[in-house]
Amino acid sequence: MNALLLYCRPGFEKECAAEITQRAMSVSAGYAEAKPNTGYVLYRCFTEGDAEYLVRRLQFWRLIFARQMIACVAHLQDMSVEDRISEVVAAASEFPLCGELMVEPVDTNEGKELSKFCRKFSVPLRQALRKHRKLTDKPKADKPVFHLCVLDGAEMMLGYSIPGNNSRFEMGIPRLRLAKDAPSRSALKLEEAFMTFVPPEEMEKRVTSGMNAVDLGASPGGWTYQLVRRGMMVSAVDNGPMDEGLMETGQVKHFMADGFGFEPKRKNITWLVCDMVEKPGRIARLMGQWLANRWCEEAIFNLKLPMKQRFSEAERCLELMKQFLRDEGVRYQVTAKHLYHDREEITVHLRREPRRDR
Ligand SMILES: C[S@@+](CC[C@H](N)C(=O)[O-])C[C@H]1O[C@@H](n2cnc3c(N)ncnc32)[C@H](O)[C@@H]1O
Repeated sequence: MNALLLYCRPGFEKECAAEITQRAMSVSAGYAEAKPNTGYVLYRCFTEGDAEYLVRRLQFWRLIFARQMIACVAHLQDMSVEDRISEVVAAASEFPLCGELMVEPVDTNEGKELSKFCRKFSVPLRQALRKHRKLTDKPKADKPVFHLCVLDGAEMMLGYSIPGNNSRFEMGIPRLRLAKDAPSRSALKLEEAFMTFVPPEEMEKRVTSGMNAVDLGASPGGWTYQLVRRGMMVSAVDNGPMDEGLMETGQVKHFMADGFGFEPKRKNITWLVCDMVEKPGRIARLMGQWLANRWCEEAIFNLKLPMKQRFSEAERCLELMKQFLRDEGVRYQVTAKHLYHDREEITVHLRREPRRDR
C-alpha cells in the first residue's frame, strides 16, 4: 500500500479529498479515495514510496480538513482472529523505529464501539513491536508515531506519522471535558483552538493572565469563559445576554452592540475572538481589518460554511483576507482547521507576525 491516510470528521470526506488532491498533486501524482461517512480519506500515490515522501514533505498544519496525516503502508483484511499481532508485526517490517503507538478507531458510531478493543489490543501489540525493534522501550517524542487504524476486528490499516508534522492527539482529537460552570458547549471549541494553534511551550506567554481580549458574538459566554479562566479582561460584544456568573467575576464588560461596528477604546488588545453567525467572507474581512488597524495581536474566529462547496468557500474567504492584509502591508501567519468541536464551520487563527529580536 502506498497512500496517505487522513482522518477527518465523518461527512467531510469530500472536502478532505478535494483539499489533499489540490495540495499533493503537484508533489506526487495520485488520486483520492473517499467514501461518505467513513471518517477517513486515502490519497493513493502512483509512484512507489511516494506516500513516505509526502508525509514528510506536505505541511500538515496547512491542511484544513485532515485531523491526522499518516503514511499508510499496509491494509490488512480478513485477518485471522487467532494471531492478529503477528500479522501487524509482519506488515510493519519496513517501518522506521517509532517512539509511540496509537491504536485508534475512526470517528464513527461503529468506531466508538471499537474503542475498548483498541485499548486492549494495544497492550500485547506494544510488547511485540518493542521485541521486534519497531517501537522504542520508552515513549520518544522525536520519533515517528506508529498508527494502527482499526476498521473492525479483521480489517486494519497501519502506517506512521512524523512528529512536528502530525496531530499529537489520538485520532487527531484532543480529549476535553466541559467544566460544570461553563455557560455553553462552545467553550470547548475555544479551548480546542488554543490547544491546536498555540504550541504548549508558548501557551504561558501568549495566552495569559492580565491580557485584554475582545469577544465578538459573545452570548451566552462560552468563549468569554475560556478567556476569563485564563485571567484576561474581556470586552464581550453581543446584543444577547451574558451568563451572570461570568459577569460576577468583574473581568467582563458587556457591550450590547453590533460586532461589525465595534471599535475598542483601548488598543492594547492581545486576543480577538469571534463566533458571530455571519457570512464567512464578511467575518474574514473584519478580522483582516482588526489586524491591519493594529487593534489586536492575534485572532481566533469561526467561518461558518455553507453545505455545498465548503472547501472552495473556505479557500475563497481566506484568500480574500490574505489579499487584503498583503495590500495593507501587514505580515501575518494564518492557520485554519476543522476542529473536532466544529460542525458546519472551520476555526481560523490569525496572528500578526511577531517582531524578530535582532
Ligand atoms: C454561536 S453564538 C456565540 C456563542 C458564544 N461564542 C459562546 O461561546 O457562548 C453567536 C452569537 O453571535 C451573535 N451575533 C450575531 N451577529 C452579531 C453581530 N453582528 N454583532 C454582535 N453579535 C452578533 C448572536 O447574538 C449570538 O449570540
